[in-house]
Amino acid sequence: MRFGGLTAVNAVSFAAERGAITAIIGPNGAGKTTLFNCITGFYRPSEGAITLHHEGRDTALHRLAGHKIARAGVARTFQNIRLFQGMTALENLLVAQHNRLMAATGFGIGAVLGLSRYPAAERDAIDRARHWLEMTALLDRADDPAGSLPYGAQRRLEIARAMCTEPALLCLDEPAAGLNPRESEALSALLRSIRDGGCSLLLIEHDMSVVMGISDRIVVLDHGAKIADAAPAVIRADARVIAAYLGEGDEE
Ligand SMILES: Nc1ncnc2c1ncn2[C@@H]1O[C@H](COP(=O)(O)OP(=O)(O)OP(=O)(O)O)[C@@H](O)[C@H]1O
Repeated sequence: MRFGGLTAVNAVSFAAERGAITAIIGPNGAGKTTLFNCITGFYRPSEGAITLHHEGRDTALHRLAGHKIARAGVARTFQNIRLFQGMTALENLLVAQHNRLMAATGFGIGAVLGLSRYPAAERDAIDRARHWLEMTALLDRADDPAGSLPYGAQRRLEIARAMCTEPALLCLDEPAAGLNPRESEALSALLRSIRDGGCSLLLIEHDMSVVMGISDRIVVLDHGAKIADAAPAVIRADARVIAAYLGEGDEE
């Protein structure tokens, strides 16, 4: 991915395996968020290919618009919380399912005509939302405005919202940022349970206790290039990775 003369992500190649947690780490400015933006359609890569293998199909994500990437099975959360603050927690999760609900009901025509599919689809959407509220320990806050929830709860709600789209791949941009150690531990447990449910996870995270604790594989970027790609125990002892992080410490 190039921005004018700057190559932000340079020939980075890796696989996020099905049903695994793959972390992307690296010093500030390494290109992590740019990579996410390419995968999720916010940027169109200048060169290269990004392929989603899902339900027996290969989808070329680098050719699709953002909303089509979401429909193909890729969900994401952001570094900054992006919830509808005035809507309740439950409503936020229903909005996330709007497209599916519309499709299930003939884009609203079924609802207007009172066809029986609409209430069933709506019930399913509410059940799915309640399931993810329960998974994220937010069921008792279902009817509270999202904006009134504590910070850590809002972060969990964002994950619940992404999961309501039933993605094949969930991309999380710094989900542990701003969480206290107890909340980070609960987050790790949540992400493990999402993985164990069969969803693949791609994780950008600076909190090394979270990364080392839950990742099946870690990809390390530095100055836009991949410098390592291995299991946590190997990454921890990799001289290039240590040097990249030490270099960052020196600059700061
Ligand atoms: N839209 C853009 N236009 C120009 N340059 C950009 C753009 N987005 C990112 N960059 C540059 O690309 C490089 C990689 O940035 P990126 O935000 O992807 O790094 P990062 O690894 O996510 O960093 P951090 O850990 O600080 O979030 C940086 O040099 C950044 O300035």
